[in-house]
Amino acid sequence: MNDMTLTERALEATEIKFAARDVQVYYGTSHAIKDVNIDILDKTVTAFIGPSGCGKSTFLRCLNRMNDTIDICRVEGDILLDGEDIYDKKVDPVQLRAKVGMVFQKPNPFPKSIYDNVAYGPKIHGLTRNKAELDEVVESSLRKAALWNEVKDRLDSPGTGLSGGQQQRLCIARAVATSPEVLLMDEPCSALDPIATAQVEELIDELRENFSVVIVTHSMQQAARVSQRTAFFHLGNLVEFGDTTQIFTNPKDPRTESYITGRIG
Ligand SMILES: Nc1ncnc2c1ncn2[C@@H]1O[C@H](COP(=O)(O)OP(=O)(O)OP(=O)(O)O)[C@@H](O)[C@H]1O
Repeated sequence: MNDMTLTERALEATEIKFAARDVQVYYGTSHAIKDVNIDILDKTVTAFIGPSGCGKSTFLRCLNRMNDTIDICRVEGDILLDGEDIYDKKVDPVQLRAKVGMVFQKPNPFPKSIYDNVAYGPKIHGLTRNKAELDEVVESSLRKAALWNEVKDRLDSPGTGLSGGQQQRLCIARAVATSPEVLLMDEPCSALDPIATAQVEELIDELRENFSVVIVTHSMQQAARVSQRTAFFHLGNLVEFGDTTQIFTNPKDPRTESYITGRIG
C-alpha cells in the first residue's frame, strides 16, 4: 500500500452526512464534550484524534446513540443524519444502529458460526426474503470485508476460531451486512498486528467508496494514512477540523501543533 495514494487522493465528496450542532455530553456533572459543531461528509474517512480522555469515543458514540446505554450520560444539542434529528423521539435506536454501524476496539464476534455472525443483522431487520438472498448478502459482505476467500470453505466454523485480524474483518462484514450508510470505528486496529492493521486500513479506504467512515485512532500515522478529514479533540473541545493534509502539515491551532509534534498527549 502506498501511503501517498491514500492521503493525496482528492477529497471529492461534498455531501454532508452528519451535522452536529452545539453538542454537549455530560457524565453526571462531568462535562465531557463541550459545544461541538462538525459536518461529517459522505464517502469520506474522517479521523478523530487527540490525547487520551479528550472525548473522541464519547463523541463517536453520540453518532449512533450508543451513549443511550450509559445511565449517567446525557447528550444535548442537535445531531442530524441526512437532515433528520437522530435524537428525535420517533427514532428507534436499533434501526439507527443498522444505518450507522459500529466496529469496536477488540474484535467481538458472536459465539456463532462465521455465516451466522454476518447473517444476524439482515435476519433481525428482515432485510432478506429467503435463504438464497441471505446467502448472497453474507457472501457480498464477506467480500466487502476482504475475508471471503479465506473463509468461504468454512462458513459453519465458529467466528471466534479466526485469527484476530480475521475476526476484526468478520466484525466489519457483520457491520456492512445491514447496508449501513455510516461506519463508526473505535480504534479498530489496536488489537491487531501490523499485517492485519495494513489489511484493515486498505479495507477502510475501499469502504469509503460506499460509506461515510468515522475512525477514532491513537495513531497519527494511521489517521494520516487512511483519512481525508481529521478532527483534533482536546479536553472535550473540538479544537481543529480540516483536511488531513492541512492538519498534519499546517495546523492552525497551537494545541494541534503540540499534539502532532508529540508535545502533548
Ligand atoms: N462511562 C463513563 N462514565 C463516566 N465517565 C466517562 C465514561 N466514559 C468516558 N468518561 C469520561 O469522559 C471523558 C472522555 O472519555 P472518552 O473515553 O470519550 O475519551 P477518549 O478520547 O476516547 O479516550 P481514550 O483515547 O483514552 O479512549 C473522560 O474524562 C472519561 O473519563
